[in-house]
Amino acid sequence: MGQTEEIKADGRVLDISNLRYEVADRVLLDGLDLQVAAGESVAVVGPSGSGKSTLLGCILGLHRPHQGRVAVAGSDVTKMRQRALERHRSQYVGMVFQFGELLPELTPLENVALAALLGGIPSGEAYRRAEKLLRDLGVPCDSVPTGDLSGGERQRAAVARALVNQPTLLLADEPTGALDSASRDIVSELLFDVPQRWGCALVVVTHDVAVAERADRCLELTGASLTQRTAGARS
Ligand SMILES: Nc1ncnc2c1ncn2[C@@H]1O[C@H](COP(=O)(O)OP(=O)(O)OP(=O)(O)O)[C@@H](O)[C@H]1O
Repeated sequence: MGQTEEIKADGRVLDISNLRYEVADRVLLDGLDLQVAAGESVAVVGPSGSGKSTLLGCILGLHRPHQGRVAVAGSDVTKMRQRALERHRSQYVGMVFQFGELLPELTPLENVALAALLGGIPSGEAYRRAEKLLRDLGVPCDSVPTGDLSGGERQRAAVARALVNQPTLLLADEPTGALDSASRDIVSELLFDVPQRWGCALVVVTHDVAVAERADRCLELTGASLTQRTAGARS
């Protein structure tokens, strides 16, 4: 069975089981399980230093866990060699960071198209996709360098960049952390629209209660494992 068929068979885009990760003498993740289906959104909250970004790093294959399985789109990324991992990541995963991580001197169109080109999309198609996404998300395409955009526009451009390779799984680490409240609302609205509009799964790490409350499920990372948050609970 191919990867796409495996996703269709059980609906799971992300399937983490029994994950253990240690740093220095501390166990950050201990027997952690997490399943996320296509079209579903999950927020991960928890105290600073509890290991939320480390968890995203394990999903991206940047951190090698000491134990457990991290299946993304049906393949265990903990077992992959570097080249295969990079290919798999660019094919299936999009990532939005707190500070956008865009090149300020390039236009938004160039930033988004570049991600598509690096993902192996031919130039014409890369620019077409980039332009469509930016227009859909209400970001100027090429009238200004990315560095001159507002914080909210920059973050929407970062979402466009994360979506340009049509990922199966979208990850976001504190995507609204650097924004004012108006831009925060626009960006979180957009992020949580993604699973419905593009059908991918979304995992957001956040300290922002308003963002966490929009997710289908909110999980708290404490004591090195994930527990379901009750509605209305504050981080
Ligand atoms: N290579 C490393 N060596 C030692 N400690 C590390 C290493 N990498 C991460 N840590 C520690 O692991 C802990 C978890 O870090 P992580 O960034 O995952 O937390 P977080 O929950 O995302 O925090 P925040 O909410 O503040 O962003 C922190 O205490 C960090 O200092």
